[in-house]
Amino acid sequence: GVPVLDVDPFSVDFFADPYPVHEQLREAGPFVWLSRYNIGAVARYEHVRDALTDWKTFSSARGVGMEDFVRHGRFRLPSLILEADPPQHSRSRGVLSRVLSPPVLKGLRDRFEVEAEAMVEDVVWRKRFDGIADLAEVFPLRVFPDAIGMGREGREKLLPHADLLFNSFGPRNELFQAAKEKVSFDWIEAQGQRGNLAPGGLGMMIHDAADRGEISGDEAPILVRALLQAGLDTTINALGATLYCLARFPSEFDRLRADHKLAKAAFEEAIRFEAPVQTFFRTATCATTLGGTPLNEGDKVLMFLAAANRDPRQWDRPDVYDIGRKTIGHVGFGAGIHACVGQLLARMEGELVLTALARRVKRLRIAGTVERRYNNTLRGLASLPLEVELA
Ligand code: HEM
Ligand SMILES: O=C(O)c1ccc(C2CC2)cc1
Repeated sequence: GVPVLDVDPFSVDFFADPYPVHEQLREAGPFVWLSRYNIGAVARYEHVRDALTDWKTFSSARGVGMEDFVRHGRFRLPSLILEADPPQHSRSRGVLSRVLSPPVLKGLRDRFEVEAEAMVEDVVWRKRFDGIADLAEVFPLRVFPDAIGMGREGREKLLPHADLLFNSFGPRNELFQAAKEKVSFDWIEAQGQRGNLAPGGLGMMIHDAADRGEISGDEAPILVRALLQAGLDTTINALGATLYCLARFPSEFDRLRADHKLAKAAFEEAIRFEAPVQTFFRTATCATTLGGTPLNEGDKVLMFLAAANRDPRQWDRPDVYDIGRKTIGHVGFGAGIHACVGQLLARMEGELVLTALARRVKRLRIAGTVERRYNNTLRGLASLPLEVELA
């Protein structure tokens, strides 16, 4: 029969150290049933990829969180890209992949580079600083809302909103309830209106696509919301994860110092190793099998991206942070038709911050208590006290 586990993959205890449970899930079988939430789960690389790439059988349109949009009332407007299947997904994806394409990013690169160098300059002379509050959170907040063309007002709401959104993919537990007290979805949806966006920004480019008839006028604000929801807290946690890895694996920081071109690889390997986005769900659209296990239409399947990224069946020395590793195929950005459409922008941010850091810093050391930030979907730190020696 199907292995049944009563683990709780949305508890603070689990988030504090998920790796033993990831191992338990992978070893229990290709497919396990989580009795606590009455959901199926896959943790081995092969079957996570199966669910990610077979979008017809494992749909995103019924929500990529635990909540099934068909069965429950909706607590927010669904995303027109993340929570859509083709053909609707294809139209949204066509617009966003152009908005986040290499030529557009090339136009942002110089400004991002200047900001990355200025920020690193501002912080490293202090010798002691917090890698999250003074670096990982500062850079994306400094460059991303401006790149979108967002108004100046209310930017302090972006992170509490992201906390609510990413908690909302999990169960209605206390993490979700606490986040729900702080913000509502009305504000973020208003930010996507044409009147709140600066000309020339990525947000206005989405409205331009609506003017060209590629999407409808009322879809544009929700696609702007997608960028605002997906594009900030993810890169913050990925930058934080990279600093955390480089501080714990000093040999890898030395490799980066010796060859700054490894900055992108250091960022990518941290996304494999730490997986800022830990999990997502799919919903079975028909009677099917996954990992050799029969599933019914409507069954929710939890995909442990973080466990797949450390599956010894797929990776050698999976628990080692190695910036020379071939990371191709990792699922930290997902895979298949919903694979992260913002990954080029994320990589550019990582590359520029880490290159600036490698230029100015000779040694990086953890100098105090590391504190974890808890969320149902995002893995990241609340505080990373660092001490640096200047180059
Ligand atoms: C290191 C930072 C990031 C990580 C780890 C990350 C991770 C992911 C993952 C795992 C997915 C797949 C979701 C699924 O399969 O259901 C995804 C999709 C997506 N991401 Fe990212 N992301 C990052 C940065 C960004 C940025 C910077 C943007 C936009 C500026 C963005 C926009 C999106 C959007 C719109 C989707 C939905 C794509 C689709 O459904 O076709 N992400 N991301
Ligand atoms: O379309 C959206 O609103 C959206 C929200 C969050 C994400 C996470 C995975 C990065 C992606 C898309």
